Amino acid sequence: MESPFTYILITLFFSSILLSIIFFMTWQTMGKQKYALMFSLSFLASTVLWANSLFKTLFLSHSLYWMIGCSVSMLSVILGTWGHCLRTNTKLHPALLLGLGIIGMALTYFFTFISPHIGLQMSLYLYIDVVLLLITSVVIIKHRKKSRPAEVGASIMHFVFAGCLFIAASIALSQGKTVDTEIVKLYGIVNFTALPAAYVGMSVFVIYMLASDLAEEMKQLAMTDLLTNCLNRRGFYIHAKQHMLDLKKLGQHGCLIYWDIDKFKAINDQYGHAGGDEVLISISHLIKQHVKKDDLIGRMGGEEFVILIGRSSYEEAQNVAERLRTVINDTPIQFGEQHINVTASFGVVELDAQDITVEQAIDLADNALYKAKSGGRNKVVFNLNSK
Ligand SMILES: Nc1nc2c(ncn2[C@@H]2O[C@H](COP(=O)(O)OP(=O)(O)OP(=O)(O)O)[C@@H](O)[C@H]2O)c(=O)[nH]1
Repeated sequence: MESPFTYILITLFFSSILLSIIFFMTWQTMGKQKYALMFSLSFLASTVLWANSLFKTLFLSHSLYWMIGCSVSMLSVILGTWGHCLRTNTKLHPALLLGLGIIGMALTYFFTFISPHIGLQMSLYLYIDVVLLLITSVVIIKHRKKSRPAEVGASIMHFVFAGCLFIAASIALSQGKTVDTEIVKLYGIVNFTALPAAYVGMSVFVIYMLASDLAEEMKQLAMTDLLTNCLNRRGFYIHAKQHMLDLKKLGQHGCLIYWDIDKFKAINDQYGHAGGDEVLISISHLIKQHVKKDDLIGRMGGEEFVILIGRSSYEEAQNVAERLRTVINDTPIQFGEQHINVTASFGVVELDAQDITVEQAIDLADNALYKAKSGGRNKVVFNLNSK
C-alpha cells in the first residue's frame, strides 16, 4: 500500500499536465499571447516537479533529487510571475526574476553540499517562491483601477498559496541544522493538505481570469465602431447613462453635441468610398485630439457622431462645439495626393437645466443639428433644452 502522499502527487502530476495543455491551447487560439505560453511552461515545470517527487527513489543521490526539485519549483513560479507581468504590462525585468532563482539555487546548493543545514536547505527556495507569489498577487490586483472579480480571486489565491508555502517553509526551517522526523512529518501534512487545494484553486482562477479577459475583449469589440475606433451606437448608449450620472456627481456642466459631416454623399461621389472612409477616420482622430480623454465620443451611424462632455461652466462646454467646427473647417483631410475640404454641422444641448435622459438629449441635439443644416451648414446651433 502506497503512502496517501503518493496519490496526491499523482493527482498533482496529471492536473499540471492538463493545465499545461490548456494554457498551450489558450496560447494557440487566443492570438499567441506570450503570457499564455509562460503559464503553459510554468505548469510544465510543475509537472517535472511532481514527477521528480514521485520517482525520487530512482535517484542515486538524495541531494541531486533535492536540487532538481527546488530548481523546477522556482522555475515554475518564475515563469508564472513573468507571465502575469506580461499580461498586465508590468515592467519587471525578467533578469530580476531569474536572478532571484539563481540566488535561491546558490543558497540551496551551499546549505546542501558545502555547509549542510537541513532547515535552510528545505526552506530557502520556498521563501523565494513566497516572494514571487506575493509579487504576482500584487501585480494582478494593482494594474487596473477597478479589478475584475476574476482578478480579485486570482490575486487572493496567489496570496493564499504564498501563505501555505510560507507556513510549510517555516516548519521546515524550525528543524535547524539536522533532520527532525517529527517536524518533517508535520511539514508533509501541511504540504499535502493545504498546498494542493491552494495550487489547484490558483490555477483555476488564472483560467477564469483569461476567460474574463476574452469576455471583456468581446464586449469592447461589440461596443466599438471598427472604422473610427469610437464607440458605436450601442456602446455610446451604454456608457452615456453612467457618464451623465458621473458628471452630475462631479458637479460638471454637461453638454451633448450631435454632429454630422456636411454633404458627405458628395465627398463619396467625388473621392470614392475609400475617400469617404478616410474622411471619417481622420475627422474622428482630429476630434479626439481636441476634446478631453474622458469625453465620450460615439459614431451613431454613417457620418453622424455624438460627443458627451463635462466642463466647469456651461460657456466652456458650449465653446467646445464651436472649436470643433472651426478645427474641422480649417483642417483639410489628406487622401493620397489630394486634400479634401470638409465642414460639419453641430447641434448642442445642455444637460443640467432639467433631468433629461440620453435618448431625450439626443433627440433635442438632433433637432438643433437639423436647424444647423437647414440654416446653411457649417454651423453650431444650441437647443436650450425645452423638453
Ligand atoms: N465612405 C462611407 N460612406 C458612408 C458610410 N456610411 C454611410 N455613408 C454614406 O454617407 C452618405 C450620407 O449621405 P446623406 O445622409 O445624404 O447626408 P449628406 O450627404 O452628408 O448631406 P447632409 O448631411 O444633409 O449635409 C451616404 O451616401 C452613405 O452612403 C461609411 O461607413 N463610409
